[in-house]
Amino acid sequence: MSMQNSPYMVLWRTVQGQDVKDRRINRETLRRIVTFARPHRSLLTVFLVISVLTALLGVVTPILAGDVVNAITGGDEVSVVVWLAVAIAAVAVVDAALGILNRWLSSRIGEGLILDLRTAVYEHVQRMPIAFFTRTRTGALVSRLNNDVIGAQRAFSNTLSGVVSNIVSLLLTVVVMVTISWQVTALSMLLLPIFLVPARAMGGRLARLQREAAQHNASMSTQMTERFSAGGATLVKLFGRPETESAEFARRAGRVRDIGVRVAMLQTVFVTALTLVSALALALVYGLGGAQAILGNLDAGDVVTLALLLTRLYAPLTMLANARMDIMSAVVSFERVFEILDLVPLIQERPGARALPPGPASLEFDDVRFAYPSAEEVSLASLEDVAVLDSRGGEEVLHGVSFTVLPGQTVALVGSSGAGKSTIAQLVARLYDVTSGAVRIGGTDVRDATFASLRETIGMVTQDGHLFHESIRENLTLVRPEATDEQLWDALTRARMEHVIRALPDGLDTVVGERGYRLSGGERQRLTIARLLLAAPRVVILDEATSALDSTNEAYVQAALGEAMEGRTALVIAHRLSTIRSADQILVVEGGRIVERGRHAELLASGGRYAELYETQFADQEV
Ligand SMILES: Nc1ncnc2c1ncn2[C@@H]1O[C@H](COP(=O)(O)OP(=O)(O)OP(=O)(O)O)[C@@H](O)[C@H]1O
Repeated sequence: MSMQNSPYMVLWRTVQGQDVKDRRINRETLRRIVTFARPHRSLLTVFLVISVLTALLGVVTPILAGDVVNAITGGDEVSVVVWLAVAIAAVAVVDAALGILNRWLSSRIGEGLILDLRTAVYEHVQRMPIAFFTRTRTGALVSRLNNDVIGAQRAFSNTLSGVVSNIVSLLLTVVVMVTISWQVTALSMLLLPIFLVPARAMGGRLARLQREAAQHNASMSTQMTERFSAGGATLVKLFGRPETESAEFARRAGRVRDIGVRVAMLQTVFVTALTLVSALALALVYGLGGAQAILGNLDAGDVVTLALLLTRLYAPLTMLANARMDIMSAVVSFERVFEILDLVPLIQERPGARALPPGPASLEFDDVRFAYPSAEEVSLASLEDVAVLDSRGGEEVLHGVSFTVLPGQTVALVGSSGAGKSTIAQLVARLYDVTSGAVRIGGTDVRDATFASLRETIGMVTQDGHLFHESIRENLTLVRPEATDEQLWDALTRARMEHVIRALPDGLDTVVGERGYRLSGGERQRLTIARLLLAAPRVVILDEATSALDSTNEAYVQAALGEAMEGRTALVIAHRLSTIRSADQILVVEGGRIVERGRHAELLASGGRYAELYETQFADQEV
């Protein structure tokens, strides 16, 4: 019995198929699956031909074995038996060779398909706008890349060859059996429904149990990742109820244990039943066929052939009975992958986009109105873990914002929380597109510029500057892969970080980020400033940290920011009086509008909104 048709494989398929019983196959999806399979078509053809050959060989051995028995009972010459034995051996050798070849082919095709799908999805996801990532659950996305891609691959390496070779094998087996004795064949097949009906019902139960176990496992790992992170553990220690949490965890783990036992038992029952039914059918063949042979209606060899063929009948029949569901579950995996590939990135490079003009760059907002895109425009319900996506478009958060930052000037944005300052900053780097109006750099609308030139021209430092869990060197060279150590140290010196990095045991090779070496808030921001200095963009957007830093750190950050703004066109979301004072222009943003603009002294003197803000936010920084 081949691997494909071992009782466990048959069981696995029965269970896999149950989830998708009621789905229908969509023609368009099939067409696209074929498109993905096309590059592998020559390998696929060889693979299918070999699958058919293997099925053919499977019928030959029982026939030869029958001939051996007939030669013995018929009193043939010894040489006949010897040649038959040689033929049986030859079939076995060829079968083994084909088996290995087929495994190689199926893994080449399967793994090739995984590669194609994975790279396609990865590349596509990278092109998605920020709005997509702010909504999507990362776990759901990663699982799409891992599990569904593998599910889709299974369609080719298992299901396709399984269906083809099982149909051929079944047809041949039945034809040969019927030719020998249709009565025995019919009777032995009568037992099949007795097995198939409960087997399908059991498949459903197994699928339900396994789904429940998967849910418990998922919630246990969510609980663990949330509670066992530094932040989560602190919260539990301070305010949590550790006993209740342990009890809940134990309840879930206990249910997983119970399901584990049930599943093991159900599986055993299934496999035993399959083995038992074919053993019973075998007894029937021996009894009925043997009686016929004694009565002279059959040869002894025919009985042997029938018995051997019978063992090849049940597994393919069970597999084919579940084939529709089998194919469906593969198609569903494909659909889930296609669902991601079909998301059109909201922000794309225009055909014919050009590089921003060289030289000093001005930044201009021209009557910009903006509303955040709705969930429906940017994401998928299945990736947000919600049933239906929010179709409401966001409310307009910028209502006609206009200003200009001349080349080399610094403009400070101030305003209360939620006024729209970060939104303005994000529009410059085209993390979002304006709803109406335009954002221009050096006179070119950012929507007409190439992504590469936007990346090159604009540098942004956010409050919580993200660092990858990699070495300091890798985090820095992200923006300039060819940078020399000398250039790295120069950037670090200007960002007032040199002495910090020099003091680290591994220097530039110290791993920082998520779980690496802990940098303080101020150090972190200076490191992201060093990254910006290395990139040397012409336009910088800075979001000053609101968090209070001690005076030394504060002075360092201030100096680093000064370096970052020096000689560049700068837009700063300012929280520090010193930045605001030295700005060429201050824009006071409230409720998505610029309500006042001017320099510090004149705005203060006019006694408007800026004067209020100064009193509440900045006056205490006055030394
Ligand atoms: N991703 C988003 N999707 C929908 N609405 C958003 C999103 N981000 C911000 N908003 C909304 O846009 C408005 C402006 O927010 P923004 O973050 O630009 O304010 P801000 O002035 O930078 O505030 P803060 O100083 O607190 O950072 C707020 O009403 C906010 O709720």
